[in-house]
Amino acid sequence: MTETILDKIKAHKLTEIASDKATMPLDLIEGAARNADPVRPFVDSLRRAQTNGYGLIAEIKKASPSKGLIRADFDPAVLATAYERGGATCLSVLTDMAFFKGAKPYLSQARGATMLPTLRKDFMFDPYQVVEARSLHADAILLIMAALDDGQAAELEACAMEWGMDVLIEVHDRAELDRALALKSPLIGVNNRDLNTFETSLDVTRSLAAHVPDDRLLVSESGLHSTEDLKAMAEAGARSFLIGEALMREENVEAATARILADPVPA
Ligand SMILES: O=P(O)(O)OC[C@@H](O)[C@@H](O)c1c[nH]c2ccccc12
Repeated sequence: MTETILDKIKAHKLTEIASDKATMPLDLIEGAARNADPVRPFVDSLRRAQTNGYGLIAEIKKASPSKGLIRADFDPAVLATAYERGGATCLSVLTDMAFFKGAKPYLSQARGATMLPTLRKDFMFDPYQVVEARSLHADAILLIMAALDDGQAAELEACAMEWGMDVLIEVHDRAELDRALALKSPLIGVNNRDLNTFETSLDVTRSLAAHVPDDRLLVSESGLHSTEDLKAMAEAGARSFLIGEALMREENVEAATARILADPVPA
């Protein structure tokens, strides 16, 4: 089988984790995590936002493997403040350097400039990265079912929960959704983008939303560009959204954020 981008990212991540562990041992990371800012409520904030509008996880993303450079003028603290003023509920910050031109310090910079609960957006394979997320003051982590087996996902989730963080479980098809529903986290992200082919279609949310039980919180992720897109996804059953590119390409991020959130479909 040919190597997909997800295979490439995973191979690179594993070498990165090994070298991080060698330079910064786990006990040091744990010490920093114990001294981190108290956790902010990620899932509860989305739930509250959804009761009279949309929940928005606004993403700080400089580049991606499919789009290349998305935003040149890039200051995580400035962008985070614009998102907060525009009405975002939570932040997502890419910390992966090799494929997304992110960086670990971007997370604490963005979160520190706002009051918003913040997700570490990265490819998580090792509990070390989960503790590291908390040491950077993350309030939530992402787990990508396409990249993990059930045992790994459960272990990483347990570690996040032990540190008080919420977990966004990302799925792209029915089989991944069923595996995600066997985990504990109530937060399910349906990625409209296939991480292997980069093909993006809002039909992914349309077809999976009905299979997400009412006691879970559904987030539609990727490829959302307008308030009409959010409306269409709300009609399919998603009231929370993860948006990066469409907002990152705007000169006035605050105004664009407010605009996309205007006119929510009543819950
Ligand atoms: O920029 P977009 O199309 O609005 O997508 C945001 C977010 O959903 C996307 O960045 C993403 C979703 N899952 C991921 C996993 C890894 C890296 C990135 C992602």
